[in-house]
Amino acid sequence: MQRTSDINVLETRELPAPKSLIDELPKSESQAAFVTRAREDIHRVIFTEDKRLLLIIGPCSIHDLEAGRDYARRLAALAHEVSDRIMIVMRVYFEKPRTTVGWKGLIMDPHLDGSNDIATGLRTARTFLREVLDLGLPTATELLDPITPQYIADLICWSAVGARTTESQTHRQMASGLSMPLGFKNGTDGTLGAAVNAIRAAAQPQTFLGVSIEGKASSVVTRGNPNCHIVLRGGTAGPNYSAADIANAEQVLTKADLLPSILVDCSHANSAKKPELQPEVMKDIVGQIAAGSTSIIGTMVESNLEAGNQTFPQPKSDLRYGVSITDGCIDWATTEKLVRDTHAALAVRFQS
Ligand SMILES: O=C[C@H](O)[C@H](O)COP(=O)(O)O
Ligand SMILES: C=C(OP(=O)(O)O)C(=O)O
Repeated sequence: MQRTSDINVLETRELPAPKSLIDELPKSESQAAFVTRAREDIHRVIFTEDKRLLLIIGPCSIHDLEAGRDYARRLAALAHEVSDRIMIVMRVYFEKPRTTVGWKGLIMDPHLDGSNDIATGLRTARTFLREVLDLGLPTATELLDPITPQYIADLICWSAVGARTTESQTHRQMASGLSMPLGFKNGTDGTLGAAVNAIRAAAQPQTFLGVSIEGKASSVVTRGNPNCHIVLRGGTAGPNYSAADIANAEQVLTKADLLPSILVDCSHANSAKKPELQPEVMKDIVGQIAAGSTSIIGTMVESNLEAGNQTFPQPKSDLRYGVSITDGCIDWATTEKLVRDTHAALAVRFQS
């Protein structure tokens, strides 16, 4: 008989069921309590009168656990210092969407050599997330593959659906079943329609094809996730964080019967992918907050131990410590100054 399927599939490698990985690397009671409390705190910042700024900050992607740990330890101390006005959540990004192709993150390729050992990637992700939580730092990630959450979502406090997937029905359905607050980025073209539709779709009950905790193909029935908001990240036409852009976003959200809760990504198209411009974007946003804006609930910054990024692939042994292998970042000294300056500038919001 003529072969009609799997013509382009070379191999199918079975993965451990989510339950077996979770049993192997379980969360402790204190980690579970911490995740629950952090999600509640994030919810309060996004949707209620909690005036603190939600700051999602950290490397564009984690590729070296030692450098990731080093970064997390420094961030935990800084987060503690500014916690009265800023709620810091660490970017712990393990899945990278690509414009065409490229390294897709530590879950997909944990050995950085194209061997794509996903089972090890999932194990590594769980291990690292638990370490970050133990430092008292809430975790943020982008959930890109709809099966990944079954393996790691219990350890995540906030998640994003990225600019390239906000319009995808699969991702909106996934979001409708997730347990944490979630930000939908505006599309890569900079328009807001897809993100607004995504927030509305994710709030509704949905039924979709997924994988059960036992690893069986399943029909997943969700309640709907009411804790979704928009993230402005700029687009092909340029940045979208100016006061006029924020006023426009408020109007679009209100017209769609959504709360005008806006998180601004200082990176990506809002800084023309020049990481060193992020402090300028942050300064503008904090200025808008000081001038009375209540709809800007948070910001996102891509930061690492060292500035910029490095070409990848290249031999692992030649990689520079603490430098991103995906998007460029600001370095640690700039990060500390940015966070402390932001903390000082936010004082006005807490007067009276
Ligand atoms: O934040 C990361 C990148 O902007 C995103 O993954 C796209 O990367 P690429 O355009 O280099 O593929
Ligand atoms: C990929 C990312 O962003 P965006 O979806 O906005 O490009 C990211 O934040 O890592």
